[in-house]
Amino acid sequence: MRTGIRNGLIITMIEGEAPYKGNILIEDDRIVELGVSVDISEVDQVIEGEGFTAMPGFINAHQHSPMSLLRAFSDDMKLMDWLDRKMLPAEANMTPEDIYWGSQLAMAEMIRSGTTCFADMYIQMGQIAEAVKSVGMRASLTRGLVFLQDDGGRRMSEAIDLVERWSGAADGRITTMIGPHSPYTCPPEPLKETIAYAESRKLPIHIHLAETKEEVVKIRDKYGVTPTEYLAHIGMFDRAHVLLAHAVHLTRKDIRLLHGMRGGIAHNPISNLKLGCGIAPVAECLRQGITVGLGTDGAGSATTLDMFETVRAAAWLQKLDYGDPTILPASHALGMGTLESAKLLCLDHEVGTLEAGKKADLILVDMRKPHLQPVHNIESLLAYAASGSDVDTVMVNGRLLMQGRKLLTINEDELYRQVRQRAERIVKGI
Ligand SMILES: CSC[C@H]1O[C@@H](n2cnc3c(O)ncnc32)[C@H](O)[C@@H]1O
Ligand SMILES: [Zn+2]
Repeated sequence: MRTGIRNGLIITMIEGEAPYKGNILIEDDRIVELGVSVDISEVDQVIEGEGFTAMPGFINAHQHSPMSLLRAFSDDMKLMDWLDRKMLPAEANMTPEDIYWGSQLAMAEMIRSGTTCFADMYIQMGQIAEAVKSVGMRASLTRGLVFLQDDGGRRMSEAIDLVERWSGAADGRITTMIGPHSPYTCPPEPLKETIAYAESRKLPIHIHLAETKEEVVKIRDKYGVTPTEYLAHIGMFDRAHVLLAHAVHLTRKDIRLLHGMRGGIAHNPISNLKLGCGIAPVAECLRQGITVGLGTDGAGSATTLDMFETVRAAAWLQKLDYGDPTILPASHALGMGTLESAKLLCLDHEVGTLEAGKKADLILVDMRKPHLQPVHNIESLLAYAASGSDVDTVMVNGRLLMQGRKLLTINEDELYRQVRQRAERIVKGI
């Protein structure tokens, strides 16, 4: 199958490459060629790009997709309270089918707002994998591991089962990681076990880190170190590629410890803002050469999964925090939501930029809107003015998932019918 995108404004997100108007030639799942005079006269389908900007799809580097069922269920609470009193009891009521439909709800929202790939940490991951397979998105899936009570190894065997059954599945769109949930839910022994397994299988690790001040106090009281030192002393950063979600409360010494690590930080500015967690030291981490990508966290905390809003919040928070509007420019913030996130998921050789040879994971943004005209600087418009509802077309692995804002792989009427009744049952009595 050969697809041509004609005469769009192309923003490749390759460093140093300026936006230009041109064509994109896609064959099956990959971009073959893109440029001003690429011949698309002999393709099977032509997509008109005039009036649209073509860019790589966003990569949401930290998510709990079924939590979309818990959107706006319990807001304005402290994180630990919110987790213990609201989220965990609701999650205990979720059936495998709830997980399937909840993650499909998240995928509908992600596609509608221009996300093509996401990293997900949750429970019953086989259901999420089935939903990813059917919807057509790309995802890196992780079974979240909380080791506070002995479960006879059940959670770890579920994590291993996910890796064995689903790594490389769905035409290679699904990859997997190992997910010890956080320093405060993972004592040293089981944590070491997860690191050894990740190292033996060459798998990345996905873990929450230093999200709240309470976490820092808890870990200091228990182990006498910061959460980052706790992971470093156990050897995590020497032995695996690590995706650190949040990393809000880092000392200077912590940042030095992360320097040179494989992987980096998934910054979740909207979740951090809403839960009052603090402002992550993103600019300082970038200065130290640490990769920083972007995520939303689950809709249970972030409320929405729109990566345009996330890019904007990330840039504005750093400008405010440092009192310096130059600290995180629009182009870098956009890059954090695309290529930098791809690096965290170990997928930067395949996605994150528009390049010949890479997978055809891209979006078309409709520029024929008052807030997106005139086009003095496309990166500024995308970072500071665009929102998810401006996305017209979404393609993953060369397959259209949305065109003209119509979802092509999800039956939305059925989806909303399913989630309404399921959400009501899940939260009853909580
Ligand atoms: C065991 S699967 C993942 C687990 O994480 C919980 N969760 C959701 N948001 C957050 C957050 O911001 N910090 C820590 N943990 C979070 C989710 O409810 C699942 O239980
Ligand atoms: Zn999270």
